[in-house]
Order: sequence, then C-alpha cells, then structure tokens
Amino acid sequence: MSSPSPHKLLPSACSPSPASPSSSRKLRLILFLFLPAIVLILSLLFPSTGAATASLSLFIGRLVHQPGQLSSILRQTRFFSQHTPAATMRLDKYEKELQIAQLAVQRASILTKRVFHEKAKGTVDKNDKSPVTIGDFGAQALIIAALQHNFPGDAIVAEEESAKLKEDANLKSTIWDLVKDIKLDDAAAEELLGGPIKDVDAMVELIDKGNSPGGSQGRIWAIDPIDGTKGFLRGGQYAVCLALMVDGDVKVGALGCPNLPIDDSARLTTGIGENQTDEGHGVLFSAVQGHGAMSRALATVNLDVEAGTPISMRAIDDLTKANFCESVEAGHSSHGDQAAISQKLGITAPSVRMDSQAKYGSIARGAGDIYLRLPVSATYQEKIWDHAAGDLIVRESGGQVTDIHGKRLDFSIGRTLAGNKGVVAAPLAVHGKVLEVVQEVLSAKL
Ligand SMILES: Nc1ncnc2c1ncn2[C@@H]1O[C@H](COP(=O)(O)O)[C@@H](OP(=O)(O)O)[C@H]1O
Ligand SMILES: [Mg+2]
Repeated sequence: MSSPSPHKLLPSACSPSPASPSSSRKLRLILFLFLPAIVLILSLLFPSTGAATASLSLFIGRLVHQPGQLSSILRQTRFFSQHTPAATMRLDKYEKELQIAQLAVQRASILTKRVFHEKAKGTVDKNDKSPVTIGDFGAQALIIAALQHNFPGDAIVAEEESAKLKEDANLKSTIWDLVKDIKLDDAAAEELLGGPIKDVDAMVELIDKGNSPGGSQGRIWAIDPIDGTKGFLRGGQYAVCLALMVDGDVKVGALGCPNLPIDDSARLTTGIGENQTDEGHGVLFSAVQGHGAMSRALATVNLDVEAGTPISMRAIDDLTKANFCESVEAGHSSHGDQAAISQKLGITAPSVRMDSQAKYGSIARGAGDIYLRLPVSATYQEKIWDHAAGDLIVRESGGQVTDIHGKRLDFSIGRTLAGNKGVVAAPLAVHGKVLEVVQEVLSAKL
C-alpha cells in the first residue's frame, strides 16, 4: 500500500472559511467602542448634515447587532481575517473563464433538459458499450462552440467523438434539429457565447475539437456533456460538467445539475437518484481556485459572474452521523466495500445512490458529507472529465479529494487519471479518518 504523499495532502490553499467568529467579534467590539465618538465628531464637523450622520450611525448600529450581515461584509472585504478571501468570488483572475463556463453550462443544460423530458433520447451504444444520447452530442457541440469563440487557442478534452454521427445521417440531422434551436434567453449572453452554430457540418466539426490528448502543459478544458448518462436515461441525476486546467491544475469548474434541488440546505434523501421528472429543480455549482465555491439556480439568462451563494461542506463532529454518497451503478463503484466501510465507521444510514458529479456538488454544499468511488475493476482508469470540476468544487468548499491511496487526483497525465485509483472525497477534518478505514477495508486489494 503506498502511503499518502504529504505535499499532495495539504489542504487546498483556498478552502473557504467564512469570516471567523473571532474576527467578527473583534470588529463588533471596535465599532461598539468608537460608534459614539464617530457620531460626535461627525455632528461637530458637519452640524448641517444631521440626516447623514443619523443614517451612518444607524448603519453602524445594524452592523454591530447583525452578525450575519457583518460577516457577509467581512467576507467581501477580506477584512480582519487572512482566510476570508476564499468565501467570495471577487476575482482577480479567471473571471472571463468563469463567466463563459457558467453560461456555456447553462446553455447546454437547456438542451439536455429538453432531451431528458422526451421519451426517445436517441440512444446509441459506444464501442465501450456505454450509452450516449443525442443530448450528449448536442451539449458537447454547444459547449465547444462557446469555448472556441472565446478561447480559440485552448485545448479541449471532451468525452464524445463524432464517428457515430458520420455513419448515421439520421442521427446527425436529429441532433442538428435540436442544437440549432437552443439559445439562452438573454441576447447579450448568447452573443458572448458566439451565438448559434453555423450549420450541421460545423456542429460535427466542433464535436471533434474535443480530441486533445490532455497533459501537463498549457490551458486545457475538460468537458463531460452529460455525466451520468445512465442516470439521465433512467430519469435520475446527471450533470453537465466543464473545467479549465492550467498546467495540469484545475483552476475553474462548473457543474450544471438540472435535477438537484435549488435549495442548498436540503439534505440528500435516498430517493434523490430516481424519478426526477418534476420541473423547478436545477442548480449550477462553480468554483475558481483560491476563491471558494458557490451555487445558484440553473437559469437560462445572463448572470452576475461574482454573485451566487457561497457553499461549504458540513462540519461533522460525529462520523457515525455522516451521510455517504455513491454511484447507482455497482459496476462503477463497489457497493459491497462501501457498506463495509460504513459499518466500520458506525454509520447506520444507507448510502445515497445517485449518478454523476451531482455527488461532488451535493457534498460540497453540505447536502451529503462523503463521496466514495471504490474501484471494481483493477484496470479501469477514471476519466478526467468525470472528476475535474467536482474535485475543485469540493476542495474549494472545505473538502479534500484523494484517491484510495491518499494521493490528490492528478489531471496532468492525459485523458485519464492514470496515476490514481478510486476517489475519497470528504470534509478536510475527517478525510484522514475516512481514508484510514477505506484502506483497512480494501487492504486485501491494494
Ligand atoms: N468500470 C467503471 N468504473 C468507474 N467508472 C466508470 C466505469 N465505467 C464507466 N464509468 C464512468 O462512470 C461515469 C458515471 O459515473 P457515476 O457512476 O458516478 O454516475 C460514466 O460517465 P458517463 O455517464 O459520462 O459516461 C463513465 O465515464
Ligand atoms: Mg461521465
């Protein structure tokens, strides 16, 4: 068994820490002591501006008495705490990348939702026997069109290729009929993405632009147009996933989860992975390295790139009360090993099964707590598009993501995570304990 590499296990420099209670207390004390003095000085200096002085004192008074508002200001101002920058999206870098990623995921999600609610999803089997739908091809074309328009020099690693479309004219035209009508409701946002794709040939060409071998150099986008295709077909959870890596490090991540509840505080229930046919769901998760993660309702319009709700993982003081997530597919993650790990940790609640990177998003916002992906096959290599966005979103929410050996996921090797086995994602404070038990249970296989 290889031991965890210490430098890889350091907490993300950007784990979010909301304004700390002590810094908040400090500011409240200062304001409390100086409030009368400020008011006195202002009224002596500007006797004619009584109303302004009164409003100012009212504002300061509210700050002193409303810690929530105070801490939100602290988060935004980076005041008093060296940790506060993480909880805001005040971006000094990657602002455009985040904006385009969010809009591209929103637009592709409109397409996937349309297919999701139709009976016939145009399913074909790929060579590896995994299914792909017209939604996968269409969403990939739309996302790549947006990336090519904005960042023409960037490489792209995307899951699908157009070979099947080239041999099936019907399939190709069905996808084009779908793609050509999809647009955001906001004209300016649509223009930012470069507007509609020109024609069917351009669409096919775009799909194949996702054939980069990946690697450790330069800017590379990873796209999974529909992650959890089996969940998508079953009527369960799925995710539209996009991440930017620079020199092998994930810098920006966006996850569109059209079937997750918008409310971040809704705890996961065991039924979340099935029969998600109600409208009114949909959440967009995003993160920028060093700036925390956030969520917002998955919309169809333009968006304020820095707005959204900061999210964080749930603090767990008692691991027996933790909530596990795992794949629905027993072929993707070993249900038996997961059950043995739960038992050893004293967890009695059944793990919540759901498809796709919606698992990463769910634990990042504290709806669930721990996501384990336990290898079933000795030879399977995880794909970078199945993890890049989720890995960043969880780490930026106060979590740690490693493989079962305790190594951080390495996105710099190519299209697969060839240097890793499985996934262990958990809040930073308990990750070590969870990993220990994972290794104990899997010891015979490691
Ligand atoms: N044997 C295997 N082990 C682990 N993951 C696998 C696998 N076979 C396929 N997958 C991946 O599992 C992903 C779905 O993950 P989950 O089980 O968490 O929903 C699939 O993504 P797609 O649905 O995009 O093809 C696919 O890439
Ligand atoms: Mg996938």
